[in-house]
Amino acid sequence: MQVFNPYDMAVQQFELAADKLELSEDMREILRKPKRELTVNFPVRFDSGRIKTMTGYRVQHNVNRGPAKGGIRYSPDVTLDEVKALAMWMTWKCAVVGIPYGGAKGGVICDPKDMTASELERMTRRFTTEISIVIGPHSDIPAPDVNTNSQVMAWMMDTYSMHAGFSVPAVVTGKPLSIGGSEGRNEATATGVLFTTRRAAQRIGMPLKGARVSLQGFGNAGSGAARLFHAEGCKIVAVSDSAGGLYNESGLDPVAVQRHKLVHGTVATYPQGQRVSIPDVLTVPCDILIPAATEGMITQHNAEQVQARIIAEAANGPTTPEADVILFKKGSLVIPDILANAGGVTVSYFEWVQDLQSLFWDNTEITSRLEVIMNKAFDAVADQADLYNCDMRLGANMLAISRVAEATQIRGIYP
Ligand SMILES: NC(=O)C1=CN([C@@H]2O[C@H](COP(=O)(O)OP(=O)(O)OC[C@H]3O[C@@H](n4cnc5c(N)ncnc54)[C@H](OP(=O)(O)O)[C@@H]3O)[C@@H](O)[C@H]2O)C=CC1
Ligand SMILES: O=C(O)CCC(=O)C(=O)O
Repeated sequence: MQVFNPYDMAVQQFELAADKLELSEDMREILRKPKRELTVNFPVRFDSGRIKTMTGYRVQHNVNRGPAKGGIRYSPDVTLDEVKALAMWMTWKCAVVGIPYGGAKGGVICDPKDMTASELERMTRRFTTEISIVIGPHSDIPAPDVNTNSQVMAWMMDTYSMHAGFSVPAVVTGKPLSIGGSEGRNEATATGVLFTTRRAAQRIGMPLKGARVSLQGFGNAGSGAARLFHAEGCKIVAVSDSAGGLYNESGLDPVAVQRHKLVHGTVATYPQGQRVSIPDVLTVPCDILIPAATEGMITQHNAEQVQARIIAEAANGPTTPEADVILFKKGSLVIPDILANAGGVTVSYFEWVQDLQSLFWDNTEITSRLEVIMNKAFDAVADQADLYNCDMRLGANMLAISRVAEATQIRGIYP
């Protein structure tokens, strides 16, 4: 069986859009590969007293539209190819919503669930030191991703600042409010998913009130989306995390489910519902499906069984190109990751701007600015897809790649 490789998938998506744009081979040659790939092996002392050498990565895909931007992931499954794919998707994401950044991503191979808080802090501080040769408030600005959060960002900001000799809040985003974080960043990814889904629902004439929603992943993006869609009047019929899934056709209360997860470690054992497998949540009867876990979940093997009319990709890379073809044929509307989950990086951009000017905005200002950007990007992508009679992923990639190519062309290539 072929092993799933996210970078191969990202390149495949890129080539599809490049073909449609009739992009020159020279430009493809530049945009296909990341600009920088840093691998670091660094020692971390565990609480037992033993030292373990950890491996981490920071990849900058493209910086022609601005500094590199993208999250840091902690997981046993992190690979260089995964980080390269995620960095490329960040480039297209920032371009599709029109914020002045290039794309980057980072990760450390580790199992954070098996580490204590002090082990995590030591690992984060040493990793930050190792990648400090490439990150900075004007060069490359990390943020949270899978298994990292505002506390990890605070340690990163503090470590970078210790080396600088003064506080550099703009070196990372997704920080706690008390050290230069932004209102709205915590729920920004989920808010962007809601804004784009509202737009999609209007387009196909589906009322959100009463719509059945199934979610895969119940972390920052997934649990936030569950709460916001529930508040919008949707019925949350299925949820899942890495331990399993839960289905209840009468609807779940996401706040109660979250409380249960805090105590018991998983949503799967919440008593009011029927246990299902993780892949099952993708194919249960629902109107809106929100994949909010990791890559390669909707494939040619299960795409036909997906029942949702709208698939709003909170996760990066949840759908393979083969599955895209099946979903488009079926008439499912996929709001692609680089658009659906771009609320996170957009509010990160607001955080960075606020940090650089040391002047902070309130939540109303953040949310209304975010809504304007997300709606504008959604409409541009939907129009592009209509124009070319293609799915929204191809439309979004075409828009994004043409913007990055234009910036690359106009800056010129050093002879
Ligand atoms: N945080 C952000 O701002 C942004 C995140 N994203 C993307 O959203 C997705 C989720 O990120 P985020 O919510 O931040 O991460 P979190 O670590 O907060 O949550 C991840 C969730 O996915 C679950 N999960 C992990 N692996 C699997 C698996 N193999 N099968 C099923 N469930 C799994 C986790 O389970 P458990 O709870 O058991 O660990 C957890 O519930 C990622 O693709 C990320 O890149 C995109 C844009 C911004
Ligand atoms: O907020 C950011 O800078 C990036 C978040 C992220 O990693 C993502 O959008 O995938």
